[in-house]
Formats: sequence, C-alpha cells, structure tokens
Amino acid sequence: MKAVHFGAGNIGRGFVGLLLHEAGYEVVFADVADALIDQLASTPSYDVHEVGDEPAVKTVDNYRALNSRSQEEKVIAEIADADIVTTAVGPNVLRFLAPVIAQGIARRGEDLAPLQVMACENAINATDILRDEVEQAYGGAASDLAARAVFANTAVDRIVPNQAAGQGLDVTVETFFEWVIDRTPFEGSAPEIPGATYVDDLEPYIERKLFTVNTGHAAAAYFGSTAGAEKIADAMADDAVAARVRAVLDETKQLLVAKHGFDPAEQEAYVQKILRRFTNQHLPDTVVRVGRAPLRKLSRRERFVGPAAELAEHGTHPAALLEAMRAALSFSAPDDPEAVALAEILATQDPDTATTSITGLEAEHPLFGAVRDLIAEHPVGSLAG
Ligand SMILES: NC(=O)c1ccc[n+]([C@@H]2O[C@H](COP(=O)([O-])OP(=O)(O)OC[C@H]3O[C@@H](n4cnc5c(N)ncnc54)[C@H](O)[C@@H]3O)[C@@H](O)[C@H]2O)c1
Ligand SMILES: O=P(O)(O)OC[C@@H](O)[C@@H](O)[C@H](O)[C@H](O)CO
Repeated sequence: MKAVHFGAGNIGRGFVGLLLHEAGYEVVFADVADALIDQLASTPSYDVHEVGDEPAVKTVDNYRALNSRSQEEKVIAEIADADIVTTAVGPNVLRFLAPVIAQGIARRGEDLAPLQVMACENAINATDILRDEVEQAYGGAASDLAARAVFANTAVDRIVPNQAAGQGLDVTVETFFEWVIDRTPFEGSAPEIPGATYVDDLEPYIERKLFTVNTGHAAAAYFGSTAGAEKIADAMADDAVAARVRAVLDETKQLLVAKHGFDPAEQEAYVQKILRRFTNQHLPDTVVRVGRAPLRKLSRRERFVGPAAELAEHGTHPAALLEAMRAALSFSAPDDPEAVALAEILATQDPDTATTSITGLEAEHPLFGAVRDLIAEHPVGSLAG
C-alpha cells in the first residue's frame, strides 16, 4: 500500500505520516522545501517524540521523499499507482497541488481502485476545496474523475509546534491526537487507519474542532501576545489570559451545543480537555506559530468570524469573541506576511472597507457594526502595534 503525502512539515511528519506508516503504508513525502526533502531522502527513519503525561517515542521508516517542484513528473507517476493522497500544506496552498494530483489521477490504470484523497488542513471541508481545484485542472469528464478518485473531508487534531533548530527530522508532538474522517464517500471501502475515526456526518466534528481547539488556541495566542507571552503554555499560565480564553470557549460552546446538539456536559469535558492541552509545558509552542496567518484566521468562515456571525444571527452578542478579534487585529509578527498585510490594511483602508476586506462580512450582517467598531480603533494613517 502506498500513500503520497504533500507537506512534510510539522503535522505531515508528526501526525499524518506517522499514522499512515503505522497503518502499513509506504509514505512518499512530497514537499517544496529543498533542504527538508534532501534530508528525508537521505535519512532512513525519524522519531516522533510524544510529550505529556504518557511520553513515548515512535519511529517512522519505510518512506521516500520527492521535491514536488523539481521532481513533479515523479510525483505524478507516484500518484498514478498510489492508494491514498493526503495533504498538510495549509488551506491556501491546496490550489497549487491540484494540477499535479489531477495529472496523477488521469494516468491511473483503469483496473486500479479509486485514489482516496484527504486534505488534512484546518479548514471547513478542505478536501472539497481541493476536489474543486482538481476538477478544474482535470482534463477529462467529471464522471471519469469521480470513477478514478474519492474525496473525503477530515478533521485532524494534534498540536505539533515548530521544531527546534538542530532537531533534524525528529518531531516533538503532544500525546493527544484525533483524526475524524467522513466515511460516506468511500461507499464501504474506507482505508483502514488505526487511530482514525469514521463518521457519517463530519460537519459537527470539524466545527467542534475548529471552533473549540482552534478558536481557543488562536485566542490564547492573541491575548497572550498582547500580554507579552512568547509561549502558549506561558500565556495560559496568566490567569487573565486563561479567563478570556475560557470566555471565548463559553460562547462557541453555546453555539455548538445549540447547532449540533452536543450534550452540554460532553462539550464542557471537551473544552476542559483542550484547555489542559494548551497548558502542556512540555510543548514548546509559541504565540507566533499559533497566531500565524491572522488574515486567514479572521476570514468569514474561520474560527472567530464564523461562530461570532452565527451567534449574532441568533441574537447573541459575542463579546468574548469580539475581544479575541480585537487582540488579533493588533497581532504583531514582523516575519508573518499576513500580520504585516493586516497592519497595512488597517493603516490604509477606512473602517468599512477594512471590515469587508478582512472579514468578508456583508455590510448588513448583524456582526458587521461591532467588528467595524474594533477596526475603527486603528485610525487610517496609524500602524497596528
Ligand atoms: N501543526 C499543527 O499543530 C497542526 C495540527 C492540525 C492541523 N494542522 C494543519 O496542517 C497544515 C500544515 O500545518 P503545519 O503546522 O504542518 O505547517 P508546516 O509549515 O510545518 O508544514 C507545511 C509544509 O507544507 C510545505 N509546502 C508548502 N507549499 C507546498 C507545496 N506547494 N507543495 C508541497 N508542499 C508544500 C512546506 O514546505 C511545509 O513543509 C495546516 O493546514 C495546519 O492548519 C496543523
Ligand atoms: O494551523 P493553524 O494556523 O490553522 O492554527 C494554528 C494552531 O491552532 C493549530 O496548528 C493547532 O496546533 C492544531 O490545529 C491542533 O490540532
């Protein structure tokens, strides 16, 4: 069994690659980072260090590595007879993978089972986004594509920080993980991946994950950054930050319970567990990594505006989520292109225009005015701190 996995970064090596390896797949890592691919190609194994209450070390071997830019033809050939394609590259990068995946699918022999494609990104229905791009790039008929490839949405959860320099290919991760996969597209032939959970309706799970883990995580990063913390665990050790994060998760809990019918006690236990994960002092995770790409995180269907908009539509003023958005608007990370672009938007666009360009909210939306007021705190001509 062979899997082609795009994105040999933190979650690629520390989670998806590991689980596919443990499921018995030979993993072909495809990435554009030259040094990383060279190192993977010349190293027979790497270790995943799980840190926390029950630490463990897992070794990943039986993999190969290709540069998906300079060795594109080889990647296409690998996809042509692979069983699975997975990605962990970031939602905005998926469109760049689509032409390669489409060509690989087009070259598959008629006798092969459909390629199983799963995007493992933090975004609602990331695999649908990838499928739409692959459809556009695919030369043949849509029915032909549907016969050759199956696309399933997933929700992946494991905190994998940026790795220390000098650590080589080894990855430090938390012990917790969850991989929830939509079973329905596979029509009875879902891949056997020990540790993965199959469900018939992914929406509640992906929303619960994104609007609890990622909303809370990003809130901790932005409140923590404002309070001067560098690490997420240190931010959460600040009682004022922890209380504000908790208030944010109270609001998303209200939405998730009302919308998806989660049992309130079960959701509360989920929240508690996640808050504990954020305090893991063994995990060297930073506010800069977790707060990365603030424009993506402040966009319409994402972890802040998504739940806040739905609460506002149902008459609830999402005060804590708005506080988190206020902190996000001031997020300063000079090496993060989106943080720089956000500051530029705030410094150059009037509040109405900036509200639309940052959040995608419609001017008549009940949340628009409250977000506009936050944005108006950054007068045109100033640069966000
Ligand atoms: N790190 C986590 O805790 C975590 C957990 C769950 C989900 N995720 C999601 O997984 C995805 C990846 O996150 P990460 O933390 O591993 O990031 P990362 O930056 O560590 O890894 C991304 C990798 O993708 C590669 N890449 C970029 N463009 C590419 C391209 N065109 N083709 C092939 N490879 C390309 C990069 O070189 C990098 O190695 C994101 O969507 C993230 O939200 C991350
Ligand atoms: O990857 P992002 O930028 O969408 O979000 C940053 C973190 O919140 C995220 O990577 C978490 O560590 C992960 O989603 C945990 O499962």
